[in-house]
Amino acid sequence: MATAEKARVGMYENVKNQFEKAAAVMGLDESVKKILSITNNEIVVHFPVKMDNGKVEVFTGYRVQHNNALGPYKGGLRYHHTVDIDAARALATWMTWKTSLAGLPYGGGKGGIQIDPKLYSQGELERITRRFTYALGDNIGPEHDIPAPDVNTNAQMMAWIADTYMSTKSPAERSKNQHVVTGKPVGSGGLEGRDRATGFGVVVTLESWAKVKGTSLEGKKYIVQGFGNVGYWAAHFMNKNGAILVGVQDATGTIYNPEGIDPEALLRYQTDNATITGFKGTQEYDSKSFFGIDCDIIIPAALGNQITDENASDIKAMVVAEGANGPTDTEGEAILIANGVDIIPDILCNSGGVIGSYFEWLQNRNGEIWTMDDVIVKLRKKIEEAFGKVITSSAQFKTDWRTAAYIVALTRIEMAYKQRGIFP
Ligand SMILES: NC(=O)C1=CN([C@@H]2O[C@H](COP(=O)(O)OP(=O)(O)OC[C@H]3O[C@@H](n4cnc5c(N)ncnc54)[C@H](O)[C@@H]3O)[C@@H](O)[C@H]2O)C=CC1
Ligand SMILES: O=C(O)CCC(=O)C(=O)O
Repeated sequence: MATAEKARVGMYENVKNQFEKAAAVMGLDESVKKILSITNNEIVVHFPVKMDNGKVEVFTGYRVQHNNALGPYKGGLRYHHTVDIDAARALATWMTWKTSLAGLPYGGGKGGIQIDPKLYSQGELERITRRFTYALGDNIGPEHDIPAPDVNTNAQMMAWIADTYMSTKSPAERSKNQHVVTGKPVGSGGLEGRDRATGFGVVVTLESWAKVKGTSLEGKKYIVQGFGNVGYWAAHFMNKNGAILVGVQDATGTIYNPEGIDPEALLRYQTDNATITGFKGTQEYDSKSFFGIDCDIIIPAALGNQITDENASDIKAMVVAEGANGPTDTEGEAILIANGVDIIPDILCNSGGVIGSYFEWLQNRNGEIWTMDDVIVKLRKKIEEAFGKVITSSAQFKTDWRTAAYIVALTRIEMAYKQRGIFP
């Protein structure tokens, strides 16, 4: 498992490298390039919270708003000790490209708190989340900047955010603000299927990849890094396609079974034991050699900067499907491309989450209740459309899929700036 330090260092550098490359290949307008090279707003808040022992701790929270040319800022909140301004900038910028590529009326934002949530009780996490929301104030808002879940945040926390934000509004305005956050529990404005949207989307992109390659996912061996929201649901849908999970790595360890690991049984084991290690039928595996496991497909679904020049050349898989944001750094990517390994880039591969969030936002805004079937059908359609655009762009510009995806995203933003006049 890559170190937490590796997971953070240079994430923003990677985004800039990717952006520069795409801007050069497509010939992005220089003024638009200047605008997109910086973040619009960077909000850093320090806020006190009373702990269970009666003492006060002060926390640091971030919300970076990269760009809103296409609509309100949109993106998750991460609770992790690697959260800092560099990580928030990188993740916010990726959101701008992701929402544009998916054809959504959103820009990009991201944030979180520099914290290890395992060290806090549920009551403390609730107070931390509520105080963070209060500290952000109207820097977030249903038509301005809409957070969602990310690493170590979940539907419960989104409900606390909605409740806290709505409570700051007048009684008549409260219910108009439910879509200040997405990824809420079903029953509190949440969308059926938002829980699985990202993992499902990862697998839809892999199905599309398989079609392009004239193959199928049936019988393909795969490994997953991260067995949280994205990793588990991706494994769930991979197995429905007849693929075989042979390795899993998370923050607690690395397990391997060449005969196959049942994701449903592993989830139950993890829920009961708070670890994946020791799961029946599996052996512990050297964490540093994880990506070198003999398999066809790798799904990184944890942190950034996991596939680097230290391990990329060990990879035997045909394709890396980036469930995580920024799992492959610039050097790692160059090695994969040289070795003929396909990469389904994060801004396409994991876009099912924000597309699901968009559906939830529409549901709240329009006072509708969508069904699971509505969600799954519409999600698949949007992801397949985006995948098709990336393939077309890759052929047109004779470039790799990540650069091609950036070109689709940047073209849409460039057009919006040109239509409205770059400098009004
Ligand atoms: N939740 C969502 O809807 C979306 C999430 N993503 C991205 O997917 C990735 C995973 O997010 P979630 O599943 O939501 O988070 P999560 O908190 O549910 O799961 C994170 C997983 O990563 C593992 N992990 C943490 N540190 C690790 C390390 N050093 N080595 C190996 N594994 C480690 C954890 O043990 C856990 O299994 C992140 O990069 C996130 O930004 C992207 C799009 C949407
Ligand atoms: O659902 C959302 O709004 C954003 C999810 C997210 O943080 C991401 O796509 O990286």
